[in-house]
Amino acid sequence: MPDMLTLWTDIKALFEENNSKTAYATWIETAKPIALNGNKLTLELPSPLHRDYWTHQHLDQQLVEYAYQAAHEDIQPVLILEGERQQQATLKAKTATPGEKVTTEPTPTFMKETALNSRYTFDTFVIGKGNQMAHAAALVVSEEPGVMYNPLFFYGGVGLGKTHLMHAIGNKMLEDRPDTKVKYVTSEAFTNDFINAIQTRTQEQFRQEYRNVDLLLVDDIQFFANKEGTQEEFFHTFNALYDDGKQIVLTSDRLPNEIPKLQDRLVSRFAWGLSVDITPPDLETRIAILRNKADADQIDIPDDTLSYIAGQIDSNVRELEGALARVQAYSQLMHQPITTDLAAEALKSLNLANASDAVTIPVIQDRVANYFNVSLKDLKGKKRKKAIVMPRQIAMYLSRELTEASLPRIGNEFGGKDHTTVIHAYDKITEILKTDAQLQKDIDSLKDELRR
Ligand SMILES: Nc1ncnc2c1ncn2[C@@H]1O[C@H](COP(=O)(O)OP(=O)(O)OP(=O)(O)O)[C@@H](O)[C@H]1O
Repeated sequence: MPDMLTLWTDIKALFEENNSKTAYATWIETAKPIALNGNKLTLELPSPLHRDYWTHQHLDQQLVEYAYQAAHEDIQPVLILEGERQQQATLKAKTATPGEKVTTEPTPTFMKETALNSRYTFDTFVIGKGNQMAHAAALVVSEEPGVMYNPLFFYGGVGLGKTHLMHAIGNKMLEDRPDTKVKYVTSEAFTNDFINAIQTRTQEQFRQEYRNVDLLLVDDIQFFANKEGTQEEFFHTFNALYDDGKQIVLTSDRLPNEIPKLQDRLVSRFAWGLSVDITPPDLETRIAILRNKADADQIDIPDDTLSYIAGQIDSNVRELEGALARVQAYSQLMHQPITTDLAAEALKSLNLANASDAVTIPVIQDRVANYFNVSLKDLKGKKRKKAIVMPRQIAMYLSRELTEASLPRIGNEFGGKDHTTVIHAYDKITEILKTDAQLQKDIDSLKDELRR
């Protein structure tokens, strides 16, 4: 990403080329670049009339094209007026530590709404084998925050209810004690707030906002990987809250010690409390989740149709909910009640769409085995010979890169290996790829072959 002024100069040149002199002078030269924050370029315009013109005449869309032309970046313009400037934090294109990027819009004050989703409660959470323990721990924490399990750490694949449980704790605490201070952030939002605080010299305010809460919920902390400055700050936030007996709840797609470059002192602190994993729901739980959702959304759907859908989608709950929504939309579109036949029809196009362009794990295994001349049995087996281990790790890497499969599922397809083995393989290949030209070639040609 070029710096803001270079980018703006390049964009302006393209506007100049493609507009009359007067138009350019009136609309473009009067715009002032204020901040480049992640991919958001904030422009200050002199009057509401200017802003109307920009949007009605699609100058903002032109800007997106020109930015792409000039810098190959997907820039999103944010148009503000002169008076609004004070409310926006003035940002310099500076980062906290190398490699850390601001990815969302700056927030001059850090304490946003608690932003808890009111739908994510204990009442709407269906308990099954894979999440039973996580649910129980969440309930305990919501009733006695800061006492039993601190921090509480949920880990597991995508869309399995980690965020839901986390919000449920917050919602319950607020219900029981409305004056409780709850803060929910994703690890990325934490990072952004922190960088913003440095840039606007409001670190003290940042600390106050984060350390003055009764419950801090930080989602997806795997994105703290490699972010040293943020980790340092989070370490202090954690200590301050912990020492005060305040509850901390964290989620991640993997265990702390599997997060690359997560400081040891954080890893060990996260282990002070309780870590619980959430695994994919079994069929009964999936049916119960669908029944709950259908009732909540007042969707009229027979039990056998729910079982059918639950049988089709076994990876994660988000996809399960997506399938139900799809069936409902299809029934509305066709003006027909929901039946199993209709559900099959609605999901068929989904499966077809997937089948035609998606690569599957067995196909990847087959091609990789061929490519490296090892047997499929060995590829999925346990032999530790280098000539087999490497292709196996490459196949796992490609499965993660090219399919939507969850880590546990990939592990499962490789002879029932643990998801941590898949993470290890993925990280290892990623690391070697940085320096090994031959491996890069191998992976590229495998990818080409698989996409054909
Ligand atoms: N046991 C459950 N009962 C009811 N709904 C569930 C359950 N598990 C997950 N869901 C729903 O599935 C969707 C995805 O869950 P959620 O966002 O909590 O997943 P996640 O584990 O945090 O995933 P990610 O890692 O992608 O953030 C949400 O709409 C959530 O309400």
